[in-house]
Amino acid sequence: MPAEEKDKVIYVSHSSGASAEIALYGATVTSWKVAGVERLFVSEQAIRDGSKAIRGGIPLVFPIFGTKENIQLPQHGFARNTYWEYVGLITDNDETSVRFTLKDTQLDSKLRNGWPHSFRLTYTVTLGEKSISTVLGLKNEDEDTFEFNTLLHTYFYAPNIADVTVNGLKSLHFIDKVANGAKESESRDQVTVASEVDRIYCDVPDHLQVNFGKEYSISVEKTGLKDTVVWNPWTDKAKAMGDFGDEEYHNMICVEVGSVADWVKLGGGKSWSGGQTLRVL
Ligand SMILES: O=P(O)(O)OC[C@H]1O[C@@H](O)[C@H](O)[C@@H](O)[C@@H]1O
Repeated sequence: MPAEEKDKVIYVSHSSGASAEIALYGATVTSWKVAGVERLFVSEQAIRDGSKAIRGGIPLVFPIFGTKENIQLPQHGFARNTYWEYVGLITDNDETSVRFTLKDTQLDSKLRNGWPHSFRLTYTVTLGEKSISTVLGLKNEDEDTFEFNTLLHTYFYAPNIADVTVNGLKSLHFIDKVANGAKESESRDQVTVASEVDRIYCDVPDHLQVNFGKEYSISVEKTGLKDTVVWNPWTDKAKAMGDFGDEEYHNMICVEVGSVADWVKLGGGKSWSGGQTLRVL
């Protein structure tokens, strides 16, 4: 799996023809193509100059989800809007991957003061013929325990949102952010989107499937992560976002695996890891 760096983007290709692109800004996966078809959504209005998190692909949410009253960090933390270091190609267990790291010492002082802990994040992206896996590792380099949230904020490209269904969420409890955080339970076998959706499904089984009409499906297999957020801004929120086209909500769905409903506690000197594998079916 060759990889090359150009203008702060890592271009990865697989012998099958599959490809991926990862921006060093946020270690954001901004393209994943299988059989010549783009599977991720990136807004045409996305800002890619490093002044704002990239609107699309797979931004990394860490160490907070949303905003927190007592933590002075931007929405969704700092991982998606900081330049990561490219470590290079890593060969592990007969697989080849590209790896990125982010340490507290790479943060500017404002962000570092907002979350004053010593840590090392490692992000490993592995491209297969029909799959991509993105795995986050974290080492607490402090002596004391710290707590964090994290999320792989995957934006899938959808040929038409009207045809999209998500399987595997039935009977799960969810927090409905559109209804002021009301706690509900999912009654549908297949979740569809026909209005603004912003839900945190809690304690989700590790396997979900997103179907894009008759065209194809993508399985989402997570490890080490408890929850799944489903998000589509729909009409009004789309208009309110400066880096998102007014009509682009027709062509995306975010299905985001993470641990966000509760804090994850990590003891001093300890390591943690969580990730996902997406596979075109
Ligand atoms: O605009 P941002 O900061 O990228 O956030 C996008 C969305 O991210 C989702 O994960 C949240 O559940 C939404 O509430 C939020 O609107």
